[in-house]
Amino acid sequence: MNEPVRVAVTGAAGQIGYSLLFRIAAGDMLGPDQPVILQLLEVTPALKALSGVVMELNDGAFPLLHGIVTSDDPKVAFKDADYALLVGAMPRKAGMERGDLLSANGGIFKPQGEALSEVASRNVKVLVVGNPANTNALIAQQNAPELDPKQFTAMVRLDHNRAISQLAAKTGAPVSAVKNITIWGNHSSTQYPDLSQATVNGQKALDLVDQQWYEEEYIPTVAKRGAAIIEARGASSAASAASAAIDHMRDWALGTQDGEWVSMGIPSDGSYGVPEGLIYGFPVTIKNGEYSIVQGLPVSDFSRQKMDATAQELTEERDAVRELGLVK
Ligand SMILES: NC(=O)C1=CN([C@@H]2O[C@H](COP(=O)(O)OP(=O)(O)OC[C@H]3O[C@@H](n4cnc5c(N)ncnc54)[C@H](O)[C@@H]3O)[C@@H](O)[C@H]2O)C=CC1
Ligand SMILES: O=C([O-])CC(=O)C(=O)O
Repeated sequence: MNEPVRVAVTGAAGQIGYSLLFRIAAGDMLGPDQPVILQLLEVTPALKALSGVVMELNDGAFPLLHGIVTSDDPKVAFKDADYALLVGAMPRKAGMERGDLLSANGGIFKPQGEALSEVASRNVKVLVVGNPANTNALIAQQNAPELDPKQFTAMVRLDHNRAISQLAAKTGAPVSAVKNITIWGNHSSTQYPDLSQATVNGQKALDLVDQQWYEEEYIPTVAKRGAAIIEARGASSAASAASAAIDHMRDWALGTQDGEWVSMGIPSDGSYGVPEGLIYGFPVTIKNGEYSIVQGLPVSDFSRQKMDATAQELTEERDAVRELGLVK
């Protein structure tokens, strides 16, 4: 058994938290040999509700759960954290785009970036889930001068998982047969779920479906799935978002399978002509806790236009938070 690691989760009393914490405690994120100490951050009015969640975590009698800390102070919740899942933010309601949340949520991520920079483990791996996730990750990153910018990532894994599931359903294959889908860009309706390199049971996905379905049904279904969930459930995705957060962190910590990649929102190094510094969804492989962008994939004119459109939206979001003084 390894020494326990510290996992900070913000917004821990919220709906994603309610799914996420139990899966982390069960070992789904870091494996069956890795004990965890949960460090849970909430706003002061939600601490009572959080105390109820803590009671339930204790009642789960999870063997891997070695301790729980709760606080309304980021410097307490992030102290020595090895992993930080920044979930706490205002979710969108029917009729809103995720960008509408920029000013409401931007103010949360600056102090959290500062606190991570000050007190977290020097190797902390940060995942931003709270929307607009890419730009919130940028805000936290830009306010964490003592950490490596690569330590800040945003979640596009839910989109990636949705893209797998939709393709599996269309082709009648199990989800495990689908490989190498990429979500490029923003976790928003401009994202580009790219099937050009995807395979289903080793066959090229685009040989199995027609282009019209791909362009007119598949891409919008994946990109607008969050809104469809809000419409149906009356609340935004929670259990599937928690599951995607587990997948993102598990792969980052434990690595990807040989010959396969996953999608992560990471700081662009200029690869594929994406403006440097934007937190943008890329195909990545992961080894020894380090992610690398999959290089050398062909980019068609169709892909180029989609990849540029979502980069453009992220550039506009960055400009908007710059105006608010949240990033340089
Ligand atoms: N990247 C992705 O794929 C997805 C992102 N989301 C986003 O995740 C976020 C959380 O969603 P839910 O759990 O459904 O919302 P929720 O409203 O149920 O929970 C959010 C929690 O965050 C807390 N919170 C607010 N400000 C905080 C702060 N400064 N520090 C700590 N905690 C704070 C609130 O008190 C609340 O308990 C939303 O922004 C939502 O849009 C949701 C689904 C998918
Ligand atoms: O759509 C929303 O606002 C919640 C979310 O990010 C998603 O389900 O992808």
